[in-house]
Amino acid sequence: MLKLKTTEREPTNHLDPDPDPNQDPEESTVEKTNGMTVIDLGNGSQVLYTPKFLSYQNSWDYFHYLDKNIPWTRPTVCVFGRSCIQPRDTCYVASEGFPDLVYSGYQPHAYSWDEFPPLKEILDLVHKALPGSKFNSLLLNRYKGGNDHVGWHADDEKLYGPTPEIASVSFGCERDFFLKKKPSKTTVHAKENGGDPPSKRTKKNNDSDQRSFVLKHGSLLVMRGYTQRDWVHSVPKRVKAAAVRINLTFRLIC
Ligand SMILES: O=C(O)CCC(=O)C(=O)O
Ligand SMILES: [Fe+2]
Repeated sequence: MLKLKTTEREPTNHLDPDPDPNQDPEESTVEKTNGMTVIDLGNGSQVLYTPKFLSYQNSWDYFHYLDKNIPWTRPTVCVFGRSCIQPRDTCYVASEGFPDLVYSGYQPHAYSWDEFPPLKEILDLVHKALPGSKFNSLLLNRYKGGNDHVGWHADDEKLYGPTPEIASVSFGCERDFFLKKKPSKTTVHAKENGGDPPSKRTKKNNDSDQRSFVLKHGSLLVMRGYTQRDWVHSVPKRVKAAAVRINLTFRLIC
């Protein structure tokens, strides 16, 4: 999963939580219903964001439960052929009988949902918010401070199928979440290539190829469609983010 790269620059297209109603609808890719903002990234990729998915107090109750009761580990993973300690704590929960998750050469132990009843409660609430969804696995992350992060990657493991829906619930310290379009390769034909054989050219990204969110305590962010095929995401280091953040990403193993 984790193809770590350093950030070249920060995405500038920060999501306005209250888009300007006078904005030209032709240009708008943002729609709002029931506190949920739907952002159309184009080409069949979508992001949904609900800042107040869970109440403030319930979110703190979940935070304290998870911080204390989840068997967090900080595994050694392999990135670009090099072993390193994953820069955040993690844990994995999955229903029985599905293929094992393996990312960056690491296979987490799959805990059972029954061991953590509050996770089942949150799962039910996510299912209610996203009619038709049926998640059966969960990757948990704990960022203990601003140095903890996740680098650019896509959750495009085969076990999630071609168009994975990933629902991410955040607790505690607010952190930036960036999305960046993968560079698309365009074929340069022989004529345009000075008569040389056709070659591949990487198209330069522009501002519409980047999005950023501040993931609030108790928020829900959903990536769906072709977001994992066409985009990468990250939670970068933030020196000033001293407090702990816990994030749950619900996924469906097909
Ligand atoms: O912490 C987050 O918001 C994102 C985590 C993530 O991208 C992942 O676990 O794959
Ligand atoms: Fe991810």
